[in-house]
Amino acid sequence: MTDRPVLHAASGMVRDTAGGPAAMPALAIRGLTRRLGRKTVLDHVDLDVAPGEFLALLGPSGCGKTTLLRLIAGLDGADDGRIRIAGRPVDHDGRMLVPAEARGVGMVFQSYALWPQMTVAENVAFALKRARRGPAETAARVTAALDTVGLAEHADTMPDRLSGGQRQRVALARVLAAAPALVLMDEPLANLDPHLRRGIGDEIRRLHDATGAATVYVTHDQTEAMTLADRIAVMDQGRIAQVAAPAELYDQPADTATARFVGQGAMVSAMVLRGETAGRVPVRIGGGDAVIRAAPGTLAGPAHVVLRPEALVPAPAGTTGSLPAFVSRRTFEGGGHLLRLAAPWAGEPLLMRTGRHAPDTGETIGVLVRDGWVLPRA
Ligand SMILES: Nc1ncnc2c1ncn2[C@@H]1O[C@H](COP(=O)(O)OP(=O)(O)OP(=O)(O)O)[C@@H](O)[C@H]1O
Repeated sequence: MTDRPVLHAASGMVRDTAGGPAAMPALAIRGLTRRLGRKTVLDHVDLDVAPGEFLALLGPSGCGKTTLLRLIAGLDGADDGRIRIAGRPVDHDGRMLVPAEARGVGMVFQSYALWPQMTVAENVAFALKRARRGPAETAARVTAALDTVGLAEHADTMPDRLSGGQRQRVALARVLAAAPALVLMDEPLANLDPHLRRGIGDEIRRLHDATGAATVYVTHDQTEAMTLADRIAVMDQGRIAQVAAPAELYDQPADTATARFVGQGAMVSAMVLRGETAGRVPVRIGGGDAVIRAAPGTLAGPAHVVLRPEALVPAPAGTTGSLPAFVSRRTFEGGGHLLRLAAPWAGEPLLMRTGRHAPDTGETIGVLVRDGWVLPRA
């Protein structure tokens, strides 16, 4: 057992571990709506972030991620709905109650947002001085923060002398030194070289774990969200489509948009033959029968099924229920191959993972469905 509050994955609301009254979330959003021009950019967004949680906001370009982050930070106000930070109402039914600088929120941007005329140490100290911290405390915090991100020897360097990765570390040190209870990050790895991204990403997660602050991390990169976050909120056209832990999102997407945005695979038409029992249903896909996963209450009838690359296995010749598939492409992936398969029964290209010895492009093979997920909302 843990004392940490847990989040009810489907709703995104905080419950405590005993199922009792909710612990106070670091961030609570209800019915948040923002219209820009004639467009509803955020449409009744509900979201909770638990103290110490790392939540990724994931979605395609233009779905409203940055707008939501700006509202939380206080850089913009909502048209409707409510935001509470650590229980304190900051934006309430169209009124900004607390300005950005008084929200106790730290921000890390894609563009680093450092003051070019200040040294690294001055950049890190800036917010502390504005918060009227004493000189001794400010100096100690700046030194500790720069030490933590490995930039102690660059305290007197100007930002334009630093690499992109080092600049983003300064931005992280600035947040560390201010020690806010809530950290907002807007695509902090987007401007970095691919080889740096993993390292800085790991560092962001390490610092998050060390400080205990809650983090909301905006990205359109599913791998980043999967590797860094405790939970992922998938956004689609101004709405939260699903909030869940990475593995749950991959295994049990709520709808087609989420299934396509997170992970690879195909959406295939199927017939559910009998209602759900113990999380499974018998289905007919193509001419073959399989038993796959389904949400509680799934009924018999036509359905859409998600088949991830792990869901298909090659069928030895003559296996009952084997379905024909044509290998249209074979890609070497280090440990094995990823096959792209064309099959009349599937309606769209399928993917299948194999070992080192894989059928060649142009071969027709037999496959079995050994796993899958019935989409609750097609
Ligand atoms: N000032 C504005 N007036 C009208 N529409 C706007 C304005 N600012 C943003 N939008 C629209 O709001 C939508 C959401 O924008 P937002 O920047 O929040 O998306 P995003 O998910 O962060 O995208 P990206 O990943 O590309 O940054 C977009 O369709 C955008 O065109």
